Amino acid sequence: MSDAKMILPRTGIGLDVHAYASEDLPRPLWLGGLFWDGERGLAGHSDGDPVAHAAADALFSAAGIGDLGTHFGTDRPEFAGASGVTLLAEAARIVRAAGFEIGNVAVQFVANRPKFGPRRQESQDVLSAAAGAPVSVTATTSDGLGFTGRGEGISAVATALVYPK
Ligand SMILES: Nc1ccn([C@@H]2O[C@H](COP(=O)(O)O)[C@@H](O)[C@H]2O)c(=O)n1
Ligand SMILES: C[C@@]1(CO)OP(=O)(O)OP(=O)(O)OC[C@H]1O
Repeated sequence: MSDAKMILPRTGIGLDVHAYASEDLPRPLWLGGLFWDGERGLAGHSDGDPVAHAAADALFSAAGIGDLGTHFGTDRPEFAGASGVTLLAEAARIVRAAGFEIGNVAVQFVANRPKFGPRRQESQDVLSAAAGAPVSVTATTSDGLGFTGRGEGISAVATALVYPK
């Protein structure tokens, strides 16, 4: 290695889980930055979008500046009902203000439904615009196993790559 300072990229990880809202207090489903008409919604202080939240958490993790709760705590009334897309855009702004540029974010969620494939591009376009960097989204079931298999909630995991500006 030369004397030149090596600028290393940094990876981050984010995991988010939201339970389905109770039948008594139905909510719309927001997932991957999209509204899913006719699907049962998820509980949460915000819109409960685990894909957008995992992506935001991975960005904070990569930058080493805390997590979702650090920046958007549930004690903050201004984030009640907040859109996951807005939170992701704000997370990207904070990460850039901390001195990083964003390489990419990859998210995978686990759910029996909705069937994601037909709307993947739409979701990726919305989330990439929010992050100002490529966001890819994949989906899987858990083959009927666990809380996602029983249809109790949706989980999402994300990785992010950032590099110093
Ligand atoms: N909510 C989902 C879940 C899965 N997919 C697509 O189906 C493929 C097969 O999923 P398995 O869990 O059965 O392996 C998966 O790779 C996705 O392409 C989906 O679109 N929406
Ligand atoms: C997004 C926030 C804030 O509105 O609330 P929730 O919608 O409950 O989501 P969660 O992923 O549990 O995490 C953290 C909070 O910061």
